[in-house]
Amino acid sequence: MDNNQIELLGDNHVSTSVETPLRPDAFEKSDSEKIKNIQGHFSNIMEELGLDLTDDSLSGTPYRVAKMFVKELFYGLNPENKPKLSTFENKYGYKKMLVEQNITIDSSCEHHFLPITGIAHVGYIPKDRVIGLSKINRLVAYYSHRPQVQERLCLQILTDLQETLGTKDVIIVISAKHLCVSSRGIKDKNSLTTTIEYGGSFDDIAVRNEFYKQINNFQPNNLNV
Ligand SMILES: Nc1nc2c(ncn2[C@@H]2O[C@H](COP(=O)(O)OP(=O)(O)OP(=O)(O)O)[C@@H](O)[C@H]2O)c(=O)[nH]1
Ligand SMILES: [Zn+2]
Repeated sequence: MDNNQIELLGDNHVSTSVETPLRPDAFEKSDSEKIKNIQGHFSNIMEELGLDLTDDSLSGTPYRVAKMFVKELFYGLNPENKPKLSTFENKYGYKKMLVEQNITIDSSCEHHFLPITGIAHVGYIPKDRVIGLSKINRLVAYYSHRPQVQERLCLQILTDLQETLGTKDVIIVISAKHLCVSSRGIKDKNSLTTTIEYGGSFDDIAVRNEFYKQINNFQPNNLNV
């Protein structure tokens, strides 16, 4: 696709599925090979912008950016980095709603490679298995550390949790700020994007309302997103 086609496509780009679009050879190279190659590519970008890479402050930037992409911002592309989601038997028979709220979202927009920051709230109604609380936060972090669109991020977390927990009774709400909206383009500093995905019992508005009531009770004063 050339740049004119991208301009024409505008907002009409359709995502193919809930899966992140990856090349078949995505993990044939090692992380260190990728870092080395990206370092070279990023040097070229900086040079093209007219920056002097012999300057002390700039000389380490291509390596820093490459390492940051592979090991930090986008570690969630590699399934090897997926957290182990150990579940255990619901021995205590807790069958009501569990809410894990105010989970940090630190992600990146796949259209501009700019930050998406915000919070997520996850609720589920346990069946036979329950999950360690921190595993929910880890799963959110894992799927966030990819180039993302918020809708797909929300769906990836939902479908994974439904599978892991063996129940459709899961809900996720994400409210986030997109720097591509606040710091460039329209430059709207205040708008937030909220996505809500759910299944099973949460199709019932009364059950959803119970969840919304809970997350509204404990909103931090300053969302800091
Ligand atoms: N649906 C969705 N859109 C997103 C997300 N993150 C960024 N976008 C949008 O993706 C769109 C890309 O549109 P284009 O018109 O191709 O890009 P652009 O010219 O940079 O658009 P402007 O931001 O309007 O200047 C923009 O409207 C972004 O706001 C996201 O998580 N979900
Ligand atoms: Zn963007």
